[in-house]
Amino acid sequence: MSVIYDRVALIGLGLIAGSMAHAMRAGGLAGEITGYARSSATRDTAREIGLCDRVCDSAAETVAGADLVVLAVPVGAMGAVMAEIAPHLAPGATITDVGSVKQSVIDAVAPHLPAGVHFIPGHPLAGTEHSGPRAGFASLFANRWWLLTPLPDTDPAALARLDALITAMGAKTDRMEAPHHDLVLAVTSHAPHLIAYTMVGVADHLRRVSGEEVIQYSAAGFRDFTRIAASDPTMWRDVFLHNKEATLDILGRFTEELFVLQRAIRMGDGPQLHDYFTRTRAIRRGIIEAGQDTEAPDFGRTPGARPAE
Ligand SMILES: NC(=O)c1ccc[n+]([C@@H]2O[C@H](COP(=O)([O-])OP(=O)(O)OC[C@H]3O[C@@H](n4cnc5c(N)ncnc54)[C@H](O)[C@@H]3O)[C@@H](O)[C@H]2O)c1
Ligand SMILES: O=C(O)C(=O)C[C@]1(C(=O)O)C=C[C@@H](O)C=C1
Repeated sequence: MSVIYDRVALIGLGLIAGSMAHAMRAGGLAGEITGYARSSATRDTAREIGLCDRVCDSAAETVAGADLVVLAVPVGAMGAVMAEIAPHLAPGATITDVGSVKQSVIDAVAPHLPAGVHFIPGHPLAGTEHSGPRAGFASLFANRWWLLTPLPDTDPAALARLDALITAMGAKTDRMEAPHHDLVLAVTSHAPHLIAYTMVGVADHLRRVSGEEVIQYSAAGFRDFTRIAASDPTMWRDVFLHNKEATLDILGRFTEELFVLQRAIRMGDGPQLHDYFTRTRAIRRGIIEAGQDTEAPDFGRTPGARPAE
């Protein structure tokens, strides 16, 4: 592959920026990659592992001369970072972000944009529960969606170039309006994380009264929740504070459905529980058949591989 941007600046050097650095290097997609993180310990680690060509000690130095700047910090920090780098951006540069919430990032970043700079908000639907400069890996984005929420006046050439970089890193792109993105992600990512945090919190409270059994006998379902609930506290605090309405809307619906199931259990309504679980199983199969769970076994894709009903 060939160079798509001569100089890419990464602000924030965690899981997502680190994975971008690895993927861009693996594909020879950037002439030079510069990087900056707020904490000197993170910058030192990034230097030690050679994450970027240059790790700078200021955001201003990092973005100077860059034709692509990636904001890869928690969503609550995007506005302040943008205000800091704005005077140092090269004319014609593209700014993108990778935040898990889109409308609040647009609201925070847009007021600081200098004329002639292109802002194209984005969100890779790929991640792990790990964070920090050592967490990234080149294949994180392979075959995953990367949603772009361009503003109405976005320059088509700048958009096509960013799209080319993202697809060259292995992801599939799609476009959405920011408010719709935030609602979709509230269902598919934000509320599920809150539910996982809550379930593990319940077990933690229980563990305090019933000893170590919760950990010792943790079943696979609970262990899956603990993986999600190990995700970065700063990142997720910011997601919930910045996608408040959509998350609360989905959690309201969740609570209603929970009451329905709670009542079915109390009433001994087996058919209702069975019908409900049959519908949810179909969603899981749809995800696997669409190739969206790469770690899942081959159930449903190869005839005969499906487990017994
Ligand atoms: N982790 C995921 O699964 C995932 C997936 C998709 C998108 N995202 C989004 O990507 C962004 C980065 O997430 P991550 O998982 O890479 O986080 P991370 O915790 O691994 O890294 C965040 C980086 O930002 C730096 N940072 C924090 N505040 C800063 C500031 N004010 N100035 C400069 N640097 C600062 C930290 O030092 C760290 O290097 C977040 O907005 C998150 O919502 C995360
Ligand atoms: O796989 C995980 O650990 C994730 O939680 C990744 C995940 C998600 O799928 O919900 C988390 C937040 C994002 O903004 C995008 C991806």
